[in-house]
Amino acid sequence: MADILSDMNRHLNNEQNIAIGIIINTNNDIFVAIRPDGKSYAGLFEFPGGKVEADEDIQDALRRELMEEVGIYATKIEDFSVEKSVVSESLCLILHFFLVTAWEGEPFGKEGQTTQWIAANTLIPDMFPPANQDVILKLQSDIIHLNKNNQ
Ligand SMILES: Nc1nc2c([nH]c(=O)n2[C@H]2C[C@H](O)[C@@H](COP(=O)(O)OP(=O)(O)OP(=O)(O)O)O2)c(=O)[nH]1
Ligand SMILES: [Mg+2]
Repeated sequence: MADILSDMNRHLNNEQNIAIGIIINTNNDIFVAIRPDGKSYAGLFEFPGGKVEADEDIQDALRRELMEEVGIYATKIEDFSVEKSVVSESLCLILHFFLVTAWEGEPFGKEGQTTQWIAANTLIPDMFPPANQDVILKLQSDIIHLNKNNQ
């Protein structure tokens, strides 16, 4: 019994935090990359980001990933949403999405990945991994409300 419980615990605890940056400019364009061959969700769009290391602060992880992957230093980061993605019985991703609204440098595909700025309201949720889909709908709805309030 104890063995079964400890086994269950190990599985339940197998969560991996992921820090993800939605880089948005003042025109409401979003910086996206295409996930390369050989990675999970290859060929789909992603927002830059990656795995949080043990004992690393999530926003520090985001700053590190953004520097490694797209060559920017993020200076303004806001919480946006947290999503769970169950990969298998023994792995669950906790995806921490942040808005990145100010940065130093100009983002580019530093690891050779294809990148693009896309108007937020034209992003197609189906072209991203499943965990991103609600995030994109929320982003688009927030932007519509923001624009209405500014009129
Ligand atoms: N970067 C990123 N990962 C995402 C998004 N949506 C989503 O489900 N994921 C998943 C895919 C991966 O299983 C996981 C972590 O992503 P990753 O492959 O970027 O991790 P990493 O940069 O640390 O890369 P690596 O060291 O494993 O090569 O999060 C997203 O928008 N951006
Ligand atoms: Mg990554």
